[in-house]
Amino acid sequence: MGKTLYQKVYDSHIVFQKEGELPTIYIDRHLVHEVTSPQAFSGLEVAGRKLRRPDLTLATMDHDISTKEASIEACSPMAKEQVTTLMANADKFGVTLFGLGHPNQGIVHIVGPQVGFTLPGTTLVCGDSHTATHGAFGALAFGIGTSEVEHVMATQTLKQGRLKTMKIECTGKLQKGVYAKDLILAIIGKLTTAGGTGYCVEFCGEAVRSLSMEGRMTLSNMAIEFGATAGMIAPDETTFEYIRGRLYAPKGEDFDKAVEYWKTLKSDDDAVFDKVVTIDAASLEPQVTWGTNPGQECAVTGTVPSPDDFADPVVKKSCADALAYIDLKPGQKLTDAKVDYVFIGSCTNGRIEDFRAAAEVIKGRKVAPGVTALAVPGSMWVKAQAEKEGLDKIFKEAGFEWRLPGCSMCLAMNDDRAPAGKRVASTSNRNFVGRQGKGSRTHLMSPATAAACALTGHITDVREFLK
Ligand SMILES: CC(C)[C@H](C(=O)O)[C@@H](O)C(=O)O
Ligand code: SF4
Repeated sequence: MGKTLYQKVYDSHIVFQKEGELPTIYIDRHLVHEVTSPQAFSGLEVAGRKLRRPDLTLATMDHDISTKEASIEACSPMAKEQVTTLMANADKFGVTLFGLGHPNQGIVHIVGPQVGFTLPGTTLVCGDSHTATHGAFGALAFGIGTSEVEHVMATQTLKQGRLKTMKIECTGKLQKGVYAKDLILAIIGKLTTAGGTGYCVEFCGEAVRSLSMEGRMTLSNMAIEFGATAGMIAPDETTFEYIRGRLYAPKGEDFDKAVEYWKTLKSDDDAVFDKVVTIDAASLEPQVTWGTNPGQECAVTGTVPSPDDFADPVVKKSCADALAYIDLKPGQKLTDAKVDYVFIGSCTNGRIEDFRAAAEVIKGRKVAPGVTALAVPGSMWVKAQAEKEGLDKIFKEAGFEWRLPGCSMCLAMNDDRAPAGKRVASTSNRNFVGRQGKGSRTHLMSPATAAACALTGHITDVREFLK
């Protein structure tokens, strides 16, 4: 019997296996940020251990830094401590750090691929749940807890059980105005937030093949939002061309050899998945969340559901609770919901193509009165590239704030927060209660849809602007 892509990568990384114990796998790449690394580094120090492979470890700062000023002084006291601790640890343990102001600094899941640290067929971990992002390259990538971070630092290995496999086949091509973000929201809506628990999913089909690497990363990024541990995509020419020439990517003959190997990284025709799901991507409309988890979503043209639409008492209650928090009424048109804040950024949608897509919508237009709109590039490279293309001017002239890279309003851990009772059109990945600020209300959507919301001041079908 053939193997799935996941099984190929997993099996090739087992270094130790004992009857009755979880296998130990080798970890090729370890990404580090300021929030989940301090205890791990101090654990190493207390135990008198060295960092086993500084050359396979890469650090950046993103979660709680200021997006107004690239300075430690602009951070909150807690952020200041985390940031300075990371600087000291990077120094002590010999880790490359893309710190504040560095041309490669940015959100950890944007930086890894951008510098060619993320490669097909590797195992990649980070103390962060959205590590699944890197699966878009055919890497086995998943988030780990702080004690596991320490384990990887000390041994470059991890105990990791075998996952179940799910194939998510996305048929047809996405229509104009419909993006990878809409596809992944629709997938989560269909599977629910627990539908992927215990699985490594593989996204495939024509809609996935025709996505750029950036779109593929948006898909894999949100695999965790339906409970999957990892979300992989088989590498192809699009992947190889994206990697070619990047800072840490293999060069010359080594690159050609790597590509030969990478070409074998796909599920065999006779591989058997534990579960297969099909999504008709061609018929999808732009999607928006209406509730307080990413699976509570529907087409932007839809209406808010009623708790009575659901038979399961748990789902019924979760719908009622979500509507009470988000202040929407059953049967109300989603496009009637007024928007106070717009956030374009995060590791889901903070890449250059995201800013190009949003700029296409807002070019020559103005943000609606009363709306606060933030454009936060995911990395210094994205920012520089956007500025080279004149996108920053388009955003600023429309009335957006053009910020420095960081996680920003994706999570209320830094100074970028939405006040209680305010509604945010957001390109991030989580719409949990209080996620963007205590009492704030989040609607997840694509960058183009968020841009359209900024212009009208309410939830909007972006296709009206793309005619
Ligand atoms: C702070 C960090 C541990 C957290 C995560 O693991 O996902 C954050 O990135 C998030 O998106 O909520
Ligand atoms: S952008 Fe948001 S989801 Fe991504 S790593 Fe930062 S906080 Fe987590």
